[in-house]
Amino acid sequence: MKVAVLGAAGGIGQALALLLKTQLPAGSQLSLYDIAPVTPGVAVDLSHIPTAVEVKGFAGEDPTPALEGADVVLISAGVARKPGMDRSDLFNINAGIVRNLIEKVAATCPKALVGVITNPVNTTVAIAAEVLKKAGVYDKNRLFGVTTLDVIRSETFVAELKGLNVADVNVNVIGGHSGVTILPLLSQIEGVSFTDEEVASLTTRIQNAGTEVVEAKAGGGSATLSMGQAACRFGLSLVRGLQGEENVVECAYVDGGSEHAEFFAQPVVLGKNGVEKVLPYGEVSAFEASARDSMLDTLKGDIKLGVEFVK
Ligand SMILES: NC(=O)c1ccc[n+]([C@@H]2O[C@H](COP(=O)([O-])OP(=O)(O)OC[C@H]3O[C@@H](n4cnc5c(N)ncnc54)[C@H](O)[C@@H]3O)[C@@H](O)[C@H]2O)c1
Ligand SMILES: O=C(O)C[C@H](O)C(=O)O
Repeated sequence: MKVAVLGAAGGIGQALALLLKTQLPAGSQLSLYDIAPVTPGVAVDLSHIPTAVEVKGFAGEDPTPALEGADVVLISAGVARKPGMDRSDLFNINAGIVRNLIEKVAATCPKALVGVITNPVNTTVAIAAEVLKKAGVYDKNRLFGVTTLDVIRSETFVAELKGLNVADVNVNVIGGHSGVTILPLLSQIEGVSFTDEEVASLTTRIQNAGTEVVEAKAGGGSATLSMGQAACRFGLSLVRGLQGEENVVECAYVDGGSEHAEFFAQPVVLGKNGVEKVLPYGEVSAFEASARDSMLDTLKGDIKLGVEFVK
């Protein structure tokens, strides 16, 4: 199994690479790429950790050598937010970065499962899809916007609020990955009840959790360590699905035939070809139904921006 990380010298990339080096199945290859010249050094550094995962690092303008034979590609290349910025403010720089990297994916490893972390995810995934379509290699089951950070945040915050063991808390988060498009389905959590005030404040906290980190880092970037963990969880789930494990379920932002939007985050079963099945997200409360319906204009606008960028 070969996993490539693009943006591997960055805050997320290095945390993710460390976790993958220690958690990928024995015999895997980890391929690290970034424009930063330090990247081969990051790989040498990681290669001294005694696990049966081979690490190689590549720097420079062309990611092709890092992508050859990749089964999974995780993309965190791009710029991160500073206080006062919205994720959509990253579009001008990150749209072109994602487009260029996906062109190389299309040419080099078109069958790879691709997880896009780079913001604004609602838009960069649409860009990736259009580039893959243009290249004639689009398979909607192989492209994912990584929204796992919203899931692990929801699980953490719910466990803290209710005094639960976080390992027992599972939360589906649907929609997209920014502001009001992030919708945790708190009403579905088994054995937990919330007051209306708790639902409103917890939902807002989960939607603004990225900003919470951006402000706390005071100009030093956005979430990197929690995102490294989230991306590792998602990447390992892709690998487990590819290896034929059954019932691997994650929420992800996919082109899954949603009635709501062309791309929509919801639970999916992962398998040997990526998305094996898109699962219904189940019953929602009146609060959640209203939040879902009122996010759709924003989400569809974000998607349209990505489609138009490539066309
Ligand atoms: N999906 C999510 O939940 C989520 C969570 C956190 C951050 N993010 C996003 O992830 C992205 C990366 O965040 P970070 O904190 O790691 O940023 P960072 O600045 O620490 O790292 C980004 C890396 O990308 C590299 N890079 C830039 N252009 C490149 C290119 N063309 N090819 C290869 N590498 C390139 C840079 O050299 C740098 O090492 C940001 O867009 C951020 O908003 C997404
Ligand atoms: O908030 C950001 O800009 C980064 C990321 O999307 C997050 O949710 O932490």
